[in-house]
Amino acid sequence: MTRFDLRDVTVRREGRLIVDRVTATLAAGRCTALVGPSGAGKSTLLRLFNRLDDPTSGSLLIDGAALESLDVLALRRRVGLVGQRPVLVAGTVFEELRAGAPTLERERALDLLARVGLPEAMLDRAGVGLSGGEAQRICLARTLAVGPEVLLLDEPTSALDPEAARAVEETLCGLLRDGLTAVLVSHSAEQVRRMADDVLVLREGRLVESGAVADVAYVNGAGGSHP
Ligand SMILES: Nc1ncnc2c1ncn2[C@@H]1O[C@H](COP(=O)(O)OP(=O)(O)OP(=O)(O)O)[C@@H](O)[C@H]1O
Repeated sequence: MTRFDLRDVTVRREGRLIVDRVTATLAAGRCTALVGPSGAGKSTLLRLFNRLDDPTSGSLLIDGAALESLDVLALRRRVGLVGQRPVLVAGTVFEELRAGAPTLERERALDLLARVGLPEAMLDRAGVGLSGGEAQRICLARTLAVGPEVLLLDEPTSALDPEAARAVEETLCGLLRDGLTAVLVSHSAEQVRRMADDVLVLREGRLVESGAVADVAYVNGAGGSHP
């Protein structure tokens, strides 16, 4: 179980304030969605959680420890990222799964495929030629192979066609039900309502609303969508 505390987190880039003194707690074992209009600072904030970037001022803590006090590679094993578009780096699916976990055994690789809803026979296939949905599942399995406590999900289904998006989302929901802590950036209010427990609403870098998903107006507006 892994909780994050954000204290006055501020990011400036090229003189512009992108994230403005955000203070929040992300509870262990829950999925917290970061939502808000385009340019609000969601992706910038997400990248701080495994130190792909560092804040200009303020701090993030994981289970009470300041992120910058931890070994960055150890942190990234605890906090895995799944991006918008699947990026495959190796030859076969098995090699792909071993990319971040070189000692991964076949048996465990097969378990991971099952966990992301892919058939065993896929293990020896080439990564080239996989569908977008399959490739995104492989990326998810590759992240899970490292054994993370937290998943950072940056619009994990937005590059997929609706059917694949729905299927990948189902897989993610299953992982979340198993108690993995997650931070989700999503533009879809419907997806946030299906996946998230808690919501942080950003606007121009500031935290303007937060709470349990059912209580946050931004994701429960008329029509079910937000800009
Ligand atoms: N390295 C950078 N240098 C300058 N400006 C940046 C940098 N990174 C991000 N920005 C700006 O910060 C703002 C917030 O970007 P960010 O990608 O975090 O927003 P977002 O809420 O995730 O947006 P979207 O929903 O469109 O993905 C944008 O105006 C962006 O142009």
